[in-house]
Formats: sequence, C-alpha cells, structure tokens
Amino acid sequence: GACCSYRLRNALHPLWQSPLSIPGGSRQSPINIQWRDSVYDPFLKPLKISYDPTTCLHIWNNGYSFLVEFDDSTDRSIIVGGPLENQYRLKQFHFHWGAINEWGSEHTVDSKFYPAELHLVHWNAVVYPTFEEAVMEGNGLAVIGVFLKLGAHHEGLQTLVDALPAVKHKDTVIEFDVFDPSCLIPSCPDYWTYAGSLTTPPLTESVTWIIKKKPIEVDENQLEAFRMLLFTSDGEEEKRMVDNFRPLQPLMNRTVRSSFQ
Ligand SMILES: CCCCNCc1ccc(S(N)(=O)=O)cc1
Ligand SMILES: [Zn+2]
Repeated sequence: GACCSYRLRNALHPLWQSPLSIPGGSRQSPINIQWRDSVYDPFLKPLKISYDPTTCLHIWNNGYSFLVEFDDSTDRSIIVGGPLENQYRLKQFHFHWGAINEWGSEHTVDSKFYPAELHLVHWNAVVYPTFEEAVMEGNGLAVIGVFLKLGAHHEGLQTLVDALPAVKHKDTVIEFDVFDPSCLIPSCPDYWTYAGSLTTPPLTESVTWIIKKKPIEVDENQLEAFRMLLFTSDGEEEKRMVDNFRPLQPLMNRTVRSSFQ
C-alpha cells in the first residue's frame, strides 16, 4: 500500500540513510496541506513571537543546510500561544531549497512547491532540561515554517546572504552576532498547524508544526546564493547544496487545523 511505498521511498531516497522503518511512522513530516481539507479552529490563539537579536551566535554549514544558531540558555528568544501549551525557546533556523525555482520547499500547499522553506526551530524548555531530550518527546519541539517565493529583494535576508560565502563548505562556521529572525516572518498572522516530525534524521515525532499561510518574497540572486553552498568539505569533490528537502509523507490519521477562516 501507499504506506510501505513511502517507507521504501524514504529508505531509497538518496539523501536518507534512515532506517527502513521510521520510528512509529504515524506522524511524519513534511506533508501536503490541502487547503480545503484544513479545519478552522476558533480556539487557536495568535502566535506571539519575541526574539532578542543579541541571542544570535553564528552561522554553521552542517553539510545538510546552513543553520543560524542562538543562545538558548535563557528565555530571551521565545514563542508562545498559537497551538502551544507552553512557551518554546528558539534554538536555530535553517532553510530547505531546490536546484531550480520549480521546487525546494518541504511542505506543499494544494500540491504546489515553493522554491524554498524556512524552519525556525524551538524547544519546550519549560518541561525538558535539554534540546536533545525535547527532540525525543511528542510535545518537545515547535517549528515555524515560512515559504519563500521568487519576488522582491528581501533586505533582512541579505545580511544573512552576505555571510554565506564564509560557510561555503561543510563544517565551516562564522560568527554572526546580531540578527532578528522576526524580519523573516510574514506580518499576516494566519497559519496552519499539525502534529509532525523532524524532516531529517532522527525523524522523531516531536514537532508541533506551525506553517505560515503567507510566503515571504526573496529575489533570484538571494536564492542563487543558497545554491552556491556545498554539501562537501573543503578539499572534497564539490557537490552543490541543493534539493535538501525530504519527500512528502502520508497524512495518515491527522487533521491540519487553520487559525483563519
Ligand atoms: C538531537 C540532535 C538533532 C539535530 N537536528 C535537529 C533537527 C532536525 C530537523 C529539523 S526540521 N527540518 O524538521 O526543522 C529541525 C531540527
Ligand atoms: Zn528543516
């Protein structure tokens, strides 16, 4: 059936050295969001985002994406509200993108891909002592997903793009000490939310996904800057960092809720 072909696809997909069986496998991510099947939930609260730009630490090419990491030793950069029962601390953000503008996002909306997708990763430090422990728990993480579409130049993103040549190769890092990621989040409050997983190993089913309805606009040069990064370390045969998105996963017994009618 569809389910085992997904398992096979995950196991066969070149990027995934994941085990043939996915842990549990009933709430995997990403998924296609069918707009007309999402259910408006009037009890969903507005998402409250308060980031302290000085908690920004560095940019790191981890050989899969580039991560902008934050000091998560205190509650200075947090989100609360939305579908969340606790406040969650910002740990890092990263992107997924394609080799061309026709695809690149992990989630799709009515089967439409965007050229890229931003993930802002937060963890439940109210309940769990460390990020690593939160990664293993059903309510451990909250990830805000923001779609990127081709359009106007994005001023806020450009400061990040200007630093990318310094992290071209896997396992390179550059200090990046003031950045407010809220400039990358659309002002429109509308979002979808569902229970899912990490989209890279360990693929644990620990993520409350909050997918913003509105995309942000970035220009071609900014997308091209992502595509000049490398999966490979300095000295290895160069492999461009592109198409670092996971295949769509079965919805199974899940409902996607919307914060808007
Ligand atoms: C315990 C070490 C885990 C490191 N990796 C976490 C991780 C993986 C994927 C995503 S994603 N792409 O689902 O937002 C976020 C965070
Ligand atoms: Zn991601």
